[in-house]
Formats: sequence, C-alpha cells, structure tokens
Amino acid sequence: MWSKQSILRDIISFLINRSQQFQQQLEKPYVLFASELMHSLCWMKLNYSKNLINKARITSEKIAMKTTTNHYDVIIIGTGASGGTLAHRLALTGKKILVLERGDFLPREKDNWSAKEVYQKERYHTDEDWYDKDGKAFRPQTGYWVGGNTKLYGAALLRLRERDFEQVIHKGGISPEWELKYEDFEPYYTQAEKLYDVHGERGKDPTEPPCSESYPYPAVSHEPDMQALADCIHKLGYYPFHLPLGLKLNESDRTKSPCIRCDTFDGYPCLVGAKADADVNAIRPTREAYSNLTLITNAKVLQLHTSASGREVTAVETDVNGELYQFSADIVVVACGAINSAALLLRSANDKHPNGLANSSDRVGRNFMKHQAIALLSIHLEPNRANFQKTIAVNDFYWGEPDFPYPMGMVQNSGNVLPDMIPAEAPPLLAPYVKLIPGFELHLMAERSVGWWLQTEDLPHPNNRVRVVGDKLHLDYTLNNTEAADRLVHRWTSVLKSIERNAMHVIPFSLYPRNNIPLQAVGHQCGTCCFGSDPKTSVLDLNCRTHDVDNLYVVDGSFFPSNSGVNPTLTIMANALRVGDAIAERLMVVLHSKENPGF
Ligand SMILES: Cc1cc2nc3c(=O)[nH]c(=O)nc-3n(C[C@H](O)[C@H](O)[C@H](O)COP(=O)(O)OP(=O)(O)OC[C@H]3O[C@@H](n4cnc5c(N)ncnc54)[C@H](O)[C@@H]3O)c2cc1C
Repeated sequence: MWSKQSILRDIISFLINRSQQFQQQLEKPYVLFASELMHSLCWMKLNYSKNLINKARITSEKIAMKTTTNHYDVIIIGTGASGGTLAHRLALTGKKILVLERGDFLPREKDNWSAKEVYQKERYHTDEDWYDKDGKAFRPQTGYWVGGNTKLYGAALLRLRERDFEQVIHKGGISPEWELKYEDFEPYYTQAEKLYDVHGERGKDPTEPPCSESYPYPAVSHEPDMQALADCIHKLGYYPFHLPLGLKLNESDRTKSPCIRCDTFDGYPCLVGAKADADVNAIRPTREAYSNLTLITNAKVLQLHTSASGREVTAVETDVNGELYQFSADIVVVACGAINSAALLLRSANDKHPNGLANSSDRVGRNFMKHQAIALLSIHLEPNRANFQKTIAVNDFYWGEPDFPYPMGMVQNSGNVLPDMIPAEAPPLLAPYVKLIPGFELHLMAERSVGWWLQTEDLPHPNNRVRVVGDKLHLDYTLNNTEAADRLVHRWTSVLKSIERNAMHVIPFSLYPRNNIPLQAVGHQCGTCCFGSDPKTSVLDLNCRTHDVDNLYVVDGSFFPSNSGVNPTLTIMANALRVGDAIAERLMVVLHSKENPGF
C-alpha cells in the first residue's frame, strides 16, 4: 500500500515534470493544461480525499503559473489616487512601466447617476466580506476600478495644515509629528492641484497654509440658496469658504464645461467624465501619450515573492482574468489603498519575512485610521433649490475654541440629499419613519435638506489594524478621540440653530438627523505602513521605500503617520508625485551607471 505522503510525492513530481513540458510550450492555454492534468489525475485512479486533490490542484496552478519573459523597469500595483498619479509622473521618464489593476474601467451607464443603484444597491462597491474586530462580516464601501476610489469620491481636495505635520495634543491623545514638513510637500501640492483641476479661492479658509500659487481654477460658486446659507453663517462671525473641488467646470462659458453641476457628485461616478479622478486625469491621458506604459486590468496581485536573501521583490504573482502570471521589475510599487496594501504585504510573508513582507517593525497593518465622520442634515422649511450643493466648508473649529483648546475638525457640505439616498443612509432618528410609513414623503424631506459632513481626526493606535487570517481580511478598529467629534457636532448644531430663521427657514427646533459613519465607510483609510527614518518604528523610509526590501515602495495613504482633520486625497496625490521624483531619480542613476560604469 502507498502511504499518503508517497502518493503526494509522486503527484508533485508528475506535476513538476508535466509543468516543465508546459513551460516549453508556453503558449498552450493554461485551461487546457489544467483540464489535461485533472484527466491525468483521474487516469491514475488514485483514491484521495477531496482535500488532497484540491491541494494538488493548487500546487499545479502555482507550477503552471505563466512567467512572462517581459521584465519592466517599474511595476505599479493599483490605479487610484496614488498609483494613477505615480504612473502619470513616471511615464515621463520613458521607462518601461507596467500598471496592474484588479478592477476594470468603470462602465459608463445611466446607473452612474441613479441614487437607488449607487446608494441602495451599492452597484460600484466590491461584494467582498471583510471582518470587524468581533469577527463580524461586513461589506466595505470600496470600489475596485481603474481610478480606484477616486471614481466615486467627493473630490474635496485640501492640503494638510502646517501644524498637522507637527505633534498635536488632542483631547483623546497625541497626533504624532511627521518627519517631513509642510514645506516638503508644498511644491507637490501645487502640482497635484494642477493635475486634478482644483477649483478654490485662496485666503478665505482661516486655517489655510501658505501656498506658492493660486488655485488653478476659480472656486465653484455657491448657488443662491447656498450663498444665502454661507452669508448667514458668516453673519454669525464664522468664515465659511468655498470647498476646494477637483472637477472640470467652466462657469464663465458653460458651453465649454464638461461639468453640468448635477446633483449626483459625491459618492457617484461621473457619467460625463467631469470629475477629476485618477482614471480621467491621470491614467487615460498617460496611456494615450506614452507607449512605455502598459496597463493590465482585471489583474489582481496575490503575492509578492522575494529573492532568497529577502532583499528584493523578484516576482509579482498576479491573477489576470483567472490565469496566474508572474511579472518582474527593478522597482515594485504597491498602491492598493492603505488597507489592501497592508493586506498584500501580510499575505506575502515568507521565510525571510515571517510576519509579512517588510514587516520587521511589526507595524504593517497597524495604526489604521479613517476619520470619525458624521453625516448630518439640517432641514429647512423651504426647498433648497441648489443643483450642486457641495460648496461650503467651515474650518473655524479645526483647532478648537477657547473653552475646548483641542482640535475638533472640519465641516463641509456632503452633497445633495436625494430621496433614494435616504433609505440607505437613514440616520437613526429617521429610520423608524422610513421603515414604518409606506411612501414616507422622502422627497419632501430630501428637497428641504442641506447635507453636512463633519470630520474629526482619529489618532493612530497599534491595535487599530489590518490583519489577514487565512484568506480573510480583518479590520480591527475602535473609535478614539470621540469627545472632540461630539464637541464638533454640538458646536455645529448650535451654529445651525443660530441661523436667522427667516433668512434660511431652518426648522426652528433641534432636529438634526445624523449618522455616525460606520466602519464600512473606509474611504479615508490611511496609516497602515507609516513612513519615518527609524526602521524599528516605521515600515517605509521618507521616500516611501520599505526599510526591509530594497526595490519595494508603498505610495498610498498607508504612509500617513497621522490623519489630520482634512480629507486625505490631495496629500496622497502630492506624495505620489514626490515619491515619483525620488523613483525617477533612482532610475536615472541606475541608467547612468549602466551607460557609464565609472559613474
Ligand atoms: C464615497 C467616497 C467619497 C470620498 N470623498 C473624498 C473627498 O471628497 N476628498 C478626499 O480627499 N477623499 C475622498 N475619498 C477618499 C479617496 O477616494 C481616497 O483617499 C483615495 O482614493 C485613496 O487613493 P489610493 O490610491 O490610496 O487608493 P484607491 O483609490 O482605493 O486605489 C487603490 C487601487 O488599487 C487597486 N487594488 C487594490 N488591491 C489590488 C490588488 N491586490 N491588485 C491590483 N490592484 C489592486 C484597486 O482596485 C484600486 O484601483 C472618498 C472616498 C469615497 C469612497
């Protein structure tokens, strides 16, 4: 009788043998090979448990993985705010660049603008399950598309404040200092604002950092009802300003304006391509202009393999439309979003990196942050007639106030509230009406609402983390710094209550339905591979190269040591441009030294 081990050994050697033949006929479709293999296994009439056959099948898949002969100068994994921006920058070098994106181009269809499809059915979100700290499954509100989450984002593109780069004492703890400062990012913020068509007005935001140039485009104007509201807020002694937005709007000549100022902006893909996202503004124009850039969609990177020393990534194992491929490059850049990037590194553990790739500091996945966000409605007696309502921002409480000298965060419009969004987003106060009253007049409420998004910094904590257990992704997260967020809600509702009633017809009682944005909303994810100069306390060096693996970089929001109170994406884009320059320099030095060995 054969033992299980000897049977397995025979199968493995058969598979290796067969795969060597397979390597010789590289063009032979893998599916054919796999089915041939399964037939052969049957022919061998081996009576295994299902489990054993499955193991053998997985082994055969790995052996049969296609190793492309193509080697690239750079591989970028992900096409969102970070990967898309980096691809745009590095294409200029003329180097051979491969971009791997697990999603496809987001379809242009009427459903792009359907609140029912987008908010109730979550048409553009992944249907993956992730798991919270109690092991409860949830469906993350994240999308896998060319352009990543910028396809759905609200495009509020703000710079961090100068003080955000310093250590800041919060009511709930400490927001750590960044080793690079605002001045290091300033030129890249300016470039990112140009690349992403940011519309804004300098000098109106009381916390604005110094800027070397004005915004590339004028601020998005307030429509009359929003202007009236901004005026009322200003009369109370505050400084509302125009929310800086990335879009393609020409208000002086609407015939030349791709943006039509519609009511489906924040959270929706743009059907007319007028949102400045990483697909429209970075990937598409770069692909058109530069033949040295190759994009492969539906290409999900599963694992990164290293050399025996563990010092270089030698292969990027990728599932392309169900087939396994290995790609290689001199430099590999991970830009999968802070959660998926950490997960990819953790999944790439090997003998030299037993706790996950580049994780000698044990920081990969830790210090995950996402903002404390609260969506709040003010309900008015008169309809709000503005088509495009996401224009007001208020930073008067950003650093706190005299009797609460701690940062509280930022207030901004959340975009239009549409009837079909309410069932999906129903705040606790409204949920019973929405559920119990058939035909509850949602449209009456929606058209009389102004949506507000209140956002407070959450602080890095090592136990707030991404973990990978088997093939499951766990997101352990406990809110912190909550007193500051409560204070902001309290303060903002008191402002709304003080607004002259006859001016804006704010309903004269304290009904401000609100939703604490749950864990599922991971849009502002950051912090899982923070940067710094000490390999013991950081995953990445100051150029976002991993301390442990020489040719591996991570460029998404993972690098944030702290989260600040403003939206993260302009900083992610600016950083991608900054890191792009560092990588370009490294590539040029290598090029130069090859051409000129004495260099
Ligand atoms: C509804 C919504 C509204 C938002 N509004 C704003 C806003 O107004 N302002 C703001 O600053 N921010 C906003 N954000 C956040 C913003 O979208 C993110 O900060 C930004 O997209 C992050 O960029 P990224 O490159 O790190 O990740 P992403 O944009 O998520 O890109 C990651 C990419 O990697 C790909 N990928 C992941 N895993 C793999 C893999 N294994 N193999 C290959 N590819 C992979 C993904 O498909 C994706 O394309 C919003 C987010 C959401 C969801």
